[in-house]
Amino acid sequence: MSSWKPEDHIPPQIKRILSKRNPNHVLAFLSITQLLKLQKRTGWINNGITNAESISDHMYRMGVMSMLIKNPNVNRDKCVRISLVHDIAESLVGDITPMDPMTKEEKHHREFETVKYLANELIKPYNEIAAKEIIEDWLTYENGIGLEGKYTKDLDKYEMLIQCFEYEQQYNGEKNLDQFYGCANVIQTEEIKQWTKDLLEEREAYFHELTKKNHQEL
Ligand SMILES: Nc1nc2c(ncn2[C@H]2C[C@H](O)[C@@H](COP(=O)(O)O)O2)c(=O)[nH]1
Ligand SMILES: [Mn+2]
Repeated sequence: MSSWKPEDHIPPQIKRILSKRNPNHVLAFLSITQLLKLQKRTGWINNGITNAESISDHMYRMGVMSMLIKNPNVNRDKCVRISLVHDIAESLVGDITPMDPMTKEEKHHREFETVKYLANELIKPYNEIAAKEIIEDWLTYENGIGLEGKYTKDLDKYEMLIQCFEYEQQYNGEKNLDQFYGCANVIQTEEIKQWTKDLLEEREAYFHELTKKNHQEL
């Protein structure tokens, strides 16, 4: 594993908070979460989306989606929590795409080190229970544990697909984002498979109408 350390990637203004005699750990942690609001998702930036969503935008809608789950066996509140922390390590690690050269092992190492740092160094001094829960929720997602792990993995992909379709419409079908739709095939739960099927039908109808309109204008 690399010698990559989360503390080496903390912005100076947050390091200043942590360097005080009695550091305000809550403020430092919440200031780090601001980086999720500022960082735009790499997959969209790489495809020239100018008003790309942030990492926290993505996690927010996943949280809202979690509330809609109908399967009574799923702990929806846990899915909301998992959604809100599943990409929290990207605050310091950055948003790595499947196209990036970084190995899955190195990505996991950096993200897990960051989650442990945030929980044990910044949250635990204020709330030990919250620190433990955040590590547990993150590992539930990372390892796809139980229904909540499986559902949130699916929602991660489904949220990206909705956003992708929204960008295709924003660019009037002129930007090719086909590559993102491959992830539809790895959605596992029946409920989110149905959501995805419905979305793909909407997308098919959109492009059918667009083609018809373009032909009429020829
Ligand atoms: N260019 C592509 N980028 C992709 C694809 N699948 C995911 N991504 C991007 C989306 C995010 O920016 C990042 C990872 O997202 P997480 O929610 O897993 O952190 O990778 C793809 O097929 N093509
Ligand atoms: Mn995600």
